[in-house]
Amino acid sequence: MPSPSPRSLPIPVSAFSPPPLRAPSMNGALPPIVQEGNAAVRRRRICVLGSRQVGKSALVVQYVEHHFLSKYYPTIESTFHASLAHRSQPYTLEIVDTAGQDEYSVLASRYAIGVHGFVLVYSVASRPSFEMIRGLHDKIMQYYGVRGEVPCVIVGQKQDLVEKQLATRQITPQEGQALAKSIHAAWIETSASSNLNIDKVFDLLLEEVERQYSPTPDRPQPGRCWIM
Ligand SMILES: Nc1nc2c(ncn2[C@@H]2O[C@H](COP(=O)(O)OP(=O)(O)OP(=O)(O)O)[C@@H](O)[C@H]2O)c(=O)[nH]1
Repeated sequence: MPSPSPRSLPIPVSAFSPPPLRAPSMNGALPPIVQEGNAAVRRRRICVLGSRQVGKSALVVQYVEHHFLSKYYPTIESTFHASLAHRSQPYTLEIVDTAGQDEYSVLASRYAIGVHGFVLVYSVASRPSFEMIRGLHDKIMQYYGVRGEVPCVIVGQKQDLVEKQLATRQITPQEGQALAKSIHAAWIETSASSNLNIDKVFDLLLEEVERQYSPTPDRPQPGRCWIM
């Protein structure tokens, strides 16, 4: 894995002090948003979770560094920083790319507590990776409490494989959308290889994060699925 680099602005790592940790027993509440330094910039911590080899690292590297990781190197853990404007609001993101999980993996508390939003990745060509998503969401909810809604985007990766008929589609868009609806998440299909919808993953997630943290009557309910 190449060393992470900022997307546009150089951001000191120290700028990303996490939101205060919240004990798992404090059900129902999301971590507080902490504004530090330049109050105009909102800092958000994002965790990318999913089975092995679904393309988590490729997705994050395409977003942050604008190139495709064509070789597979198993991830241990990598943190990337990105700057962007969303709805004219500047953000800095700390994106944690995790090692692929399986059904027996224990979700480390650092991947849940103090995280503002989650990208849950499956491959559209792998049903087992899709079936992992609900379990991962359950594990997140063990930290956040069953009453809460946690900002999540479900991502069906490797769309190019089915588009180019290099693999059989195992998950339809309708299945992806239905799962997302059932866990109050957004949903989108992407390809890191052809750079399809990669930026939209993070736009959708910021919509979810801001909707959770600051719901207001004038804020439109986000479109939760991206129509392809
Ligand atoms: N065709 C295609 N291949 C992809 C895509 N994204 C990733 N890959 C390939 O799939 C393999 C795994 O990609 P990674 O990004 O390393 O997967 P990961 O989920 O981070 O894997 P772990 O480190 O095991 O968690 C690599 O060979 C990538 O080149 C994609 O959008 N399309």
